[in-house]
Amino acid sequence: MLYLVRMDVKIPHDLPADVAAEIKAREKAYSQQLQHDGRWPHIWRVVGEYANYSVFDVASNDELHELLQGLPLFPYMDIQVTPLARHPSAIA
Ligand SMILES: O=C(O)C[C@H]1C=CC(=O)O1
Repeated sequence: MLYLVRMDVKIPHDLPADVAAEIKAREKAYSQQLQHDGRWPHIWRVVGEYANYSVFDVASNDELHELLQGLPLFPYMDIQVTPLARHPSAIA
């Protein structure tokens, strides 16, 4: 199942820079692991915003929820999820 996910990152200004850097490093490793295993096939920066649009390819709502909850930046993000269905005009 495919899901379009928008993540808006809102790190509090009073979070110490070294703590924020450590969380971002863990986030990058977590994200790249999921990209390598195929469950996070797309991640795109939203131009001019600390936000991304991503596509996840997972088996269920529950699996997606687990993955999103595991994001090190999860406490500092607003997340919107849009489930995707095949378009009848799609050729691929
Ligand atoms: O920078 C972001 O958009 C937030 C987050 C999502 C993956 C990642 O490495 O960072």
